Amino acid sequence: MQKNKRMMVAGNWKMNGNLTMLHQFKRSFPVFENIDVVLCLPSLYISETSSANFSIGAQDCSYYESGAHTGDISLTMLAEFDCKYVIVGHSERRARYNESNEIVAKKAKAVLENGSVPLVCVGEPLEVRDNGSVFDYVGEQLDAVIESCKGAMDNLVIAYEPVWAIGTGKTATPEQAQEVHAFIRERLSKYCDDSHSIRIVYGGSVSDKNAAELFAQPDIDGALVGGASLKMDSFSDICLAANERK
Ligand SMILES: O=C(CO)COP(=O)(O)O
Repeated sequence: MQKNKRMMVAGNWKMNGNLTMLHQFKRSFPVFENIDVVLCLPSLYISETSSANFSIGAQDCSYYESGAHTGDISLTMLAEFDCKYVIVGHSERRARYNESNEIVAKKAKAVLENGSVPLVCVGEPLEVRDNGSVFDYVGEQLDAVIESCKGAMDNLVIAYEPVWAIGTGKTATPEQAQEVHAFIRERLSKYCDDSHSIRIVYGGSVSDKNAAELFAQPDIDGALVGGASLKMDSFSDICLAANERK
């Protein structure tokens, strides 16, 4: 099916990078007219960054508006710096900070209510893939988000990031990724009028070598890129592959 929306390529710097790198991206990152390019930065760097050539995203947020939440950052604060995209439910946060499906769903809802765009990460660990229950596992992650965001999902972006593919160099094959993306779209279609307008991006060892074949899949609408987003050349080559996707 013809894709009827702009592809998105988002970089997730995680806890990497420095001001020198950031200034290089700000100075020299090329323009890609046909896609949305986002850099999700460590929060300290968000205030340092504005660029006509890419948008800024955060890697997490609080679902509280303000108050006694030491270390957290609110969506209002992020919006003050024109930070309109927020990753929620990354598997690293789910695993290391015990973020449950319910917490992730609350964050996604808060981001949408704030008029920003949540990049909601879902994806199974290896043992779940090995025991054949990927759809049950991802379906449960998705249902929590659908339940809390029902009726307001237009701005939602889902990132399918199989945990076993993150930072391992072991990308899902285009067919494996497409199968789960199609499942996600089907699930979304029960709760929104046009699931084809919702972007579902793939993450997990995306590189300039494998991006084009992933983007050729009918339900892959872009990428959430970790390691390869730290080098301007590889990240811009991935953006180019999306930009040229018809
Ligand atoms: O976790 C990821 C993006 O959020 C993917 O990381 P890698 O691209 O380094 O595998």
